Amino acid sequence: MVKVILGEIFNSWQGEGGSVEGSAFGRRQIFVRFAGCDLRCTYCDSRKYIDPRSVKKYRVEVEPFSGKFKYFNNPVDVEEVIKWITKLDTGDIHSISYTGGEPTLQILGLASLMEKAKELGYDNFLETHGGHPHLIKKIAYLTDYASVDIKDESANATKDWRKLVVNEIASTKILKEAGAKVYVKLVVTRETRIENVRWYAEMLKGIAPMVIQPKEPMDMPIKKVMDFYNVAAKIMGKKNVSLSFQVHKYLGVL
Ligand SMILES: C[S@@+](CC[C@H](N)C(=O)[O-])C[C@H]1O[C@@H](n2cnc3c(N)ncnc32)[C@H](O)[C@@H]1O
Ligand SMILES: Nc1nc2[nH]cc(C(=O)O)c2c(=O)[nH]1
Ligand code: SF4
Ligand SMILES: [Mg+2]
Repeated sequence: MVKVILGEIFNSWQGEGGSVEGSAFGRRQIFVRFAGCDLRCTYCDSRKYIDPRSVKKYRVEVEPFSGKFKYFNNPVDVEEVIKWITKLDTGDIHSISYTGGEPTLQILGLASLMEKAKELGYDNFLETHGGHPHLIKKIAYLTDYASVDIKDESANATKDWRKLVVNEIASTKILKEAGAKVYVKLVVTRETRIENVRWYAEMLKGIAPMVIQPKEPMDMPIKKVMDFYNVAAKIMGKKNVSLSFQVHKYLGVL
């Protein structure tokens, strides 16, 4: 039996992704948040799940939007996770979102979950930092939608950030070639440099659309965000860029 280490499972709606092709913004989803991540983005809002050894229990929001949780021991059988997915299904679920932490780091469990979800008729939405194309290759065929982060220099996610970006673009290509509806998400901060946005856009041109998502809590002028938008749209095409905000945070839901 394959086991996974999770942070939480909940039923909400996709609060990110803007309006580009492949976005599930505003769609109802069941989120499976994996524990563990090998990057350390300065802005990470899921930091408490980042070290899997410290995540002894996972939580389930049994009543959507209630903020009330039940806690269970990690690791958990994939079968048990599937049981939670079917239990949390409100009959209006667009897709299952696999997020984290970084879901691809538990690739066997992720693949098993995605397979079983597909057998049950669900579409699979992958939320990934895309840093490991060799792992993406193992689940690309099971992925219907994917949001691949482009980690800006200012995320300070890892030492060799340029190599990470190149890997993220390789992952995006793999997912696209496997038939997934894929977009990239660039989280921008007040330290984001416009010449870097130009570099990302040049590499992504013709591969996938991009959403530009200000780091939350927002501490940069919207004018700066729109300058990034302008540069990206002029390079990637006017229909291939969108803003994205973490709207669920404004509504105080998971
Ligand atoms: C927590 S991450 C988990 C998935 C994967 N590890 C990744 O980074 O893409 C989910 C999404 O939330 C975004 N995110 C995390 N913290 C954020 C923040 N403070 N402001 C805006 N976006 C944030 C990430 O960039 C990513 O797109
Ligand atoms: N509502 C909601 N939408 C989301 N989109 C991406 C999320 C994530 O943490 O992966 C997320 C999340 O945590 N909640
Ligand atoms: S890759 Fe995702 S989970 Fe990992 S630190 Fe960055 S935002 Fe957080
Ligand atoms: Mg989140």
